[in-house]
Amino acid sequence: MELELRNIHKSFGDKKVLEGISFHTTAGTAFGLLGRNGAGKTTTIRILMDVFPSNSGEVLIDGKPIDYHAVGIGYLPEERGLYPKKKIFDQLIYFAQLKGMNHSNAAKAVDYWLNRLGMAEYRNKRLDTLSKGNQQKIQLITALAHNPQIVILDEPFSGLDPVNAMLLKDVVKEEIAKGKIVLFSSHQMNYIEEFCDKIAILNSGRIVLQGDLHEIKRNYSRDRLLVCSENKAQILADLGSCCTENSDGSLMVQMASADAKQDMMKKLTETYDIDSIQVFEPSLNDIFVEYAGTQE
Ligand SMILES: Nc1ncnc2c1ncn2[C@@H]1O[C@H](COP(=O)(O)OP(=O)(O)OP(=O)(O)O)[C@@H](O)[C@H]1O
Repeated sequence: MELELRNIHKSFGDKKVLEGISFHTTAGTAFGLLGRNGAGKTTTIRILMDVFPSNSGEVLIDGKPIDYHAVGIGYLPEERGLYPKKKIFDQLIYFAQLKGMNHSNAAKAVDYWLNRLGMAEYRNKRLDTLSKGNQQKIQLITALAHNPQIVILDEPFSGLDPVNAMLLKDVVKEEIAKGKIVLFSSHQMNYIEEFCDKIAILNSGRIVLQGDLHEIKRNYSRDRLLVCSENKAQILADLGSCCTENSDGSLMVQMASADAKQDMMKKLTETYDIDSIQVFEPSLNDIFVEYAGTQE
């Protein structure tokens, strides 16, 4: 199955919020939607989910307009939307039934997920008696219990302790392995790097960079070298402003262009006592700051 958003435009009044959003993603992969606050991620997700219509553009499944009765979507919103005073089991059943499950299947699925997420002991408790992180796990069950083909997770790791974050990572990996389309929206780049094969960076309602994350990194300008050496002070003095020291004690050597790589490596290894030398590959965080750092 392939999900495609094609040339989506959206305005609220005079304010243009999305200006031609297009991307596609396939079953069994995770897609990361990145962007600073207000870039348009939630608006994109809401249009994808048919919460409100776009002004123009299409949401397609396998090239045809999406049929919301036929395609299941599970959504973990950033803001929580559960009933604080209601019993957990009862409201999870209610939400699963809203997604079209009968009571018996809903009960089975809810119990499966309560167990899977280590929440079975809270089955008959009121939601507002749970900690923030545990409420987050209950909200996650509303996104997954009806076994949707498309799983949309907006900041899923916020508020989770490291043990619960690991549990959620396993769950996300299982959903990807089951052949779901997983769409991630997060500011936590480490999670995006861990799960997402493809990303799109939004800036002021436009996609400013998208593609395969490994290729994006590979194609990023390879004009810096990361160097570890005993002769640090000497290299810094000799190379001047081309060389800076990183916080971990390694050196960053900026070359005039990527073509200078071989010559610079040769010069460094021949002149100094070098422990290691490699082309610097940026983190997703570096790339994000470059593409989303300034909003138009
Ligand atoms: N219902 C609305 N009416 C008017 N403007 C809106 C509405 N919903 C969103 N916007 C505006 O659209 C822009 C994009 O908002 P959106 O919530 O999609 O951003 P986001 O990328 O999800 O941000 P965040 O990371 O903060 O959640 C913002 O400028 C916001 O103020």
